[in-house]
Amino acid sequence: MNYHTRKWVKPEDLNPNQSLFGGKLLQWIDEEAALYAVIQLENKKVVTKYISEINFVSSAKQGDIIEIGIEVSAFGSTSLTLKCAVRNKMTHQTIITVERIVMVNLDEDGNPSPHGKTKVEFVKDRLNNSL
Ligand SMILES: CCCCCCCCCCCCCCCC(=O)SCCNC(=O)CCNC(=O)[C@H](O)C(C)(C)COP(=O)(O)OP(=O)(O)OC[C@H]1O[C@@H](n2cnc3c(N)ncnc32)[C@H](O)[C@@H]1OP(=O)(O)O
Repeated sequence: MNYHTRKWVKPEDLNPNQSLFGGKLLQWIDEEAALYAVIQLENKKVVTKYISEINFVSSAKQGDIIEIGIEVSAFGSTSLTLKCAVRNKMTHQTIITVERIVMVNLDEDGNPSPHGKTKVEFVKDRLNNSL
């Protein structure tokens, strides 16, 4: 699992229990998964198709730094299946896990389109290969 993104839990991110609002966390996860898929599939037209069971393991509070991890579970024909975990940056305590997030690659008309990818690629390698 690679943890790419850090977030700082601010007052506006809290629920009435003064812990991190679950909906805010899911928004951050969806955005992270979409960005990851856009970069991997090299296509800006990617949508979230399916999010599996979500396990809120522990909570975060104001001032906590959290980090969002994503890894690829599977490359499909038009889809990319991701796994996600969010943890406290300082303690590494798990906050949430999402087993499966299915992102679908779309064509210009918004229909599923084969992405042709089979393995994780790194931008630095793409740049080196294009030299
Ligand atoms: C200039 C601008 C710069 C911007 C540059 C930066 C961008 C930075 C992004 C920021 C953030 C963006 C935000 C995006 C993230 C949202 O929020 S997207 C919004 C929410 N999602 C939607 O609106 C999607 C609505 N659903 C749909 O439109 C249609 O269901 C879809 C996605 C087109 C798929 O249609 P479908 O008929 O189900 O298609 P189908 O061919 O049957 O299946 C397609 C694939 O999905 C899989 N699948 C279908 N159903 C399921 C299921 N229930 N479970 C698992 N897999 C399934 C299939 O197995 C298939 O995969 P492959 O076998 O081909 O690999």
